[in-house]
Amino acid sequence: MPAALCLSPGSWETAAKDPIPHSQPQPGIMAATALKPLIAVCQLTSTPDKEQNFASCSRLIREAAQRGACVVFLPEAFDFIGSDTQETLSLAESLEGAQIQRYAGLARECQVWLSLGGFHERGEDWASTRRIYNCHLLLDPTGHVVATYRKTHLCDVDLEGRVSMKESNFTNPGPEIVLPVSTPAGKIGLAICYDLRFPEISLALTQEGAEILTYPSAFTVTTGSAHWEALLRARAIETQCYVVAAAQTGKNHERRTSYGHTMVVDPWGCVIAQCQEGPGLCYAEIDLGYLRRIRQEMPVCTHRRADLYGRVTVLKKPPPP
Ligand SMILES: O=C(O)CNC(=O)[C@H](CS)NC(=O)CCC(=O)C(=O)O
Repeated sequence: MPAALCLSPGSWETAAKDPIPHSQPQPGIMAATALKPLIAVCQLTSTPDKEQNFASCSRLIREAAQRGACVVFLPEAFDFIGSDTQETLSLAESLEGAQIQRYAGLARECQVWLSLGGFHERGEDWASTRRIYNCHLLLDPTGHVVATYRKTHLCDVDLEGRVSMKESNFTNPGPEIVLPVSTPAGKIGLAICYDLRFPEISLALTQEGAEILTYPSAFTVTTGSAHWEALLRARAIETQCYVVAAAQTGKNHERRTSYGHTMVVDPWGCVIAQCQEGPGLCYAEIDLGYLRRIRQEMPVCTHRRADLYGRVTVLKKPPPP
């Protein structure tokens, strides 16, 4: 069950009692009964065991689809969390590999959109770099990959005696921000985990039309307990977007524990759904009418002083020569 931690007028209702037949959209009926699209956000404890992780993910995706969710969000490293760099590199696959094929099959079978937030991808430069990309994929209900965003801010952090991460040791930084994608729940902007600390990317995506920002994550317990909720709520308040953050939770291997607290924040900054500890799901309804009302009543985006500090936008890189 979703936990409604804070009520915001008109935005929250307990998840749909009757599943929405989203596989056959019926706009007339949707409008008449004012059903809002339902999303499902998954919390996982990925381990180095890819088969087991896939079994956990597919169970949650099927459950979400049965409940009527139209988009299902998985956290960073939904495919696996390796116990060391060597293992991570050896378990990584290309987007053409068996893993993504299986998820495409699931999207088709369940007729849902899938946000696969943080796939360990062997990119086209694998042979020369021997480094992977941290790739967030969006699949439509035909199993087609409609967007790929490769994590642009890599987590190289060393908090003495507590946290030591050097993602750039085994990961290439992504080359670009990706334009938001229209889905039945709204326009989704893609980011990953540590990107959450950089408001520029959330502003750039919002300026390009995003209504839902996604931060699939695997936060550490130390940084998560200090920063996670504050950062997610700040991004939602600043951008007046829904913020969806699927997370890793619990013990991933001997030396790794993740913070959890998968949550959905509405554009007013209220936490409208959150997972408890352990693997599971939470659900939220997306109310774009509510989002528009907030943006109309408090039009922060028209109050920007670009003349004082410039404007962030999604820069389109020229194709390589
Ligand atoms: O490498 C994998 O397999 C999965 N990826 C991760 O765990 C990533 C990179 S090491 N973790 C983070 O970005 C944590 C960020 C964080 O905790 C913070 O910003 O405070």
